[in-house]
Amino acid sequence: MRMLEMAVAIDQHHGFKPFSRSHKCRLQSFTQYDYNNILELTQTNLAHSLKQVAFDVANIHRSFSTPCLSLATNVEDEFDTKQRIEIIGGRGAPRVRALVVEVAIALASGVEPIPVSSGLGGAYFLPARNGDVIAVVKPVDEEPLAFNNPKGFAGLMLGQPGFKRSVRVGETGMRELAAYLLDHDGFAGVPPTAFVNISDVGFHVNDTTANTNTPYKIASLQRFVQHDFDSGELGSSSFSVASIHRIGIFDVRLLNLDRHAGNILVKKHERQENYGGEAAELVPIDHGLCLPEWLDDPYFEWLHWPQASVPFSEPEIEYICNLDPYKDAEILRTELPSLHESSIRVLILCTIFLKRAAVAGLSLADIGEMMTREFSGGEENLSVLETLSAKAKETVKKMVSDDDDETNERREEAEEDFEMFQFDIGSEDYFNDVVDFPQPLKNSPTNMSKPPKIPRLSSVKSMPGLHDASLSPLYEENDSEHDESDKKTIKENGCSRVDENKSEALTRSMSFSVQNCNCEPEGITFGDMNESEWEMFLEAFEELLPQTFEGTKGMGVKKRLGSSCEF
Ligand SMILES: Nc1ncnc2c1ncn2[C@@H]1O[C@H](COP(=O)(O)OP(=O)(O)OP(=O)(O)O)[C@@H](O)[C@H]1O
Repeated sequence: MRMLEMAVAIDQHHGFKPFSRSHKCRLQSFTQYDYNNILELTQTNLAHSLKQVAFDVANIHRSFSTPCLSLATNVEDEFDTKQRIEIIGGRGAPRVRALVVEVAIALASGVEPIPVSSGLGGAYFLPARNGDVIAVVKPVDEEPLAFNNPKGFAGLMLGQPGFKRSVRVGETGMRELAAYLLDHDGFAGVPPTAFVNISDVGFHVNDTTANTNTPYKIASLQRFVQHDFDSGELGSSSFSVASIHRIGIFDVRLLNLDRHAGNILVKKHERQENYGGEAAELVPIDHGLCLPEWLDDPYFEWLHWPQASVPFSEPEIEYICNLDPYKDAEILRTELPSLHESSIRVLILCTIFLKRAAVAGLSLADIGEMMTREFSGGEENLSVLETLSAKAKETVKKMVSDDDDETNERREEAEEDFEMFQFDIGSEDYFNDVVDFPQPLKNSPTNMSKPPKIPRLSSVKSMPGLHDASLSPLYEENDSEHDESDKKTIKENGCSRVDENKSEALTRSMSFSVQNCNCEPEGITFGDMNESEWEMFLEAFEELLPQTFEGTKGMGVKKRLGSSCEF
């Protein structure tokens, strides 16, 4: 009832005539309400009736800036003040706060999570007080293979190679957030997602006596989307070209390894203009297996759908052209400091590949085909993208070794010159001679640091917020700020710290151990190149593209469609 009062007060403030028809509609959708309005109201002191609301708004406001969302209320008897939810990642992303406030209220009112039976990982629907499901929570320690997985796929510690070896156990949750952060302007329609620390309100633990158990869990939190089907339950002919292209473009950028039919929810719409058939809105979910640490084999369900072979529209080309992989990389480095640089480089490469391919006139199907490995004669062959990347890496290797040879030659010459110089120093001609000392080469490859290894995790500290040191010289500079024990951990792990403040919450909360893990890449990786080599690699890669695209145009269509194409 107090929620209703609050809604009425807010809506009056926004000019709704209380309990008019339009206002009733408004109230029905109150759960969708942008709770920022509540904060606004508090500040303008309009909230006479809000004094009675079911939680302390001021406290929530304070909590956002801390950013812990405390649920202290004025009515302790009605609400459980112990339940907490803390945003670890995605605080500034659109509609995330509103989602978290709703969940906080739900937790405080004592709702229990409902385990989701489908999927391999532990996932829970969180209902609001009125029973409507508002969010999906996926704790990282319940991911497939993680130690608290409730579906019989447990056994590994966080940080070990996961179900897909290029994504470590415990690291799918942060990728759910990465996907949301990269879905600019809601282009693909990824539901609002956050990375949170949430009270354990009945989530699963396999061994209740284990010292890895905590009263809270790190989890991804996603807005629940009402839907009628998943795309596997409906023929793809019901889907518009644009809706499939939007998801496809997104999957290509993030190299999604897991776009199966169940991960596309379908909201049925009434018949719409511009579409031949029954239109349906597609909502992509489950992005835990995006952004692998190396070029792994993606799975694109849409690759088999005829719409993927329709050329991109002008607005789609424009969207693709406006993508900026370096800005995207910065977003991830800032918001998710624990995401490995090798994964960020996968994003950069795939985005460049998409941009260049789209401009060259390739279709989504062509592009997806080139990224996917092919099975023939019982063998798995490298994808076109992998082959290109391998070639470009070879080029870099050759350039570096040529430069090394040149530098060695010059060094030898210098040594000889120096000997001559020492020899000549006593001679008569000494002061008349101009001695030509070899100068160090500018940007000489020998000045580059040794190619880094993929980061190895050996302690809980290494997981959140620690990166591969040699990939990020910038981060190394911060090391002086940290205490000796931190340095020791960093040194032992071959990692350096990115941003302690950003990752502190996560670090603090992860009291279970992260397994020492040697994740040797099983594919083309980009984490083994230093900055200069990476730049050289991208140049070499881009140079290879035009020729490759020439022979590829329409390949996707021919392979999959044969002659007919109906949708
Ligand atoms: N945002 C959402 N809105 C509505 N339903 C959702 C949402 N996210 C997940 N679900 C439901 O929960 C189920 C399990 O979620 P999800 O597929 O993300 O879990 P998973 O364990 O990672 O699955 P998988 O084994 O397929 O990778 C989905 O099949 C879907 O029915």
